[in-house]
Amino acid sequence: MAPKPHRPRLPDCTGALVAGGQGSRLGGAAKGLLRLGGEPLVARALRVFDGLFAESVLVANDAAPYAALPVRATPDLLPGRGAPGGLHAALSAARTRWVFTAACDMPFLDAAQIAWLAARREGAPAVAVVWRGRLQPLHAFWSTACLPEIDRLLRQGQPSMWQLATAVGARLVPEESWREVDPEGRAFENVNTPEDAARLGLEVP
Ligand SMILES: Nc1nc2c(ncn2[C@@H]2O[C@H](COP(=O)(O)OP(=O)(O)OP(=O)(O)O)[C@@H](O)[C@H]2O)c(=O)[nH]1
Repeated sequence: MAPKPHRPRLPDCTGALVAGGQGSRLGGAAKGLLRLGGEPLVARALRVFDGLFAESVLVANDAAPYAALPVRATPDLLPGRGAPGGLHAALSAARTRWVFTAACDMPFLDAAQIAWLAARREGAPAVAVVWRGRLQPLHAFWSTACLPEIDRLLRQGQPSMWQLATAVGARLVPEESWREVDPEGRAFENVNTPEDAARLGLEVP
């Protein structure tokens, strides 16, 4: 039988799973391998991405823990910069005009919510939600037009995600708008500690 054609909803966009962290608060665990309902978080995220994006990439210097996954892995080009370095690598690796970045430890990524955010990016270089006063840059769309400025800032120092978003002129979606699709901000949940894993019902492999 011929393989099913891949018809993503957002063909101008790459889904990037940022997975190069130390996981130090979880004893050095590869957080993307935590399981929800028996499925590793990265596998779940890639399933969501598959229906949405032209391609998925996994951004990590050490992709060995994720070797079994059918995804293109790419390293940080500027290592040691934390999540901003992951964003930089994702934009550098993308073959599309847009990148959606997600952390590898987000258990509740949702295709309809991501598509809702995508619909708010036109005319902006990037779009991210501000939830409870905090920018959510690892659940955000960034155009590859942002790359030169992000590259410049990362080569100069250690900018935060907030500084990068400000520098490129990201569009900020206020909390009250996001509540239309996600009243409790489930999309932004992520796992940092054993307590988070227990609270979110995750299994540690
Ligand atoms: N590619 C890349 N991803 C990173 C880097 N640092 C953090 N991340 C990812 O960014 C997301 C948020 O990271 P954090 O949870 O703040 O940090 P962490 O290193 O994973 O965990 P801690 O060591 O406990 O702070 C996670 O998906 C990490 O895997 C990095 O230097 N490069």
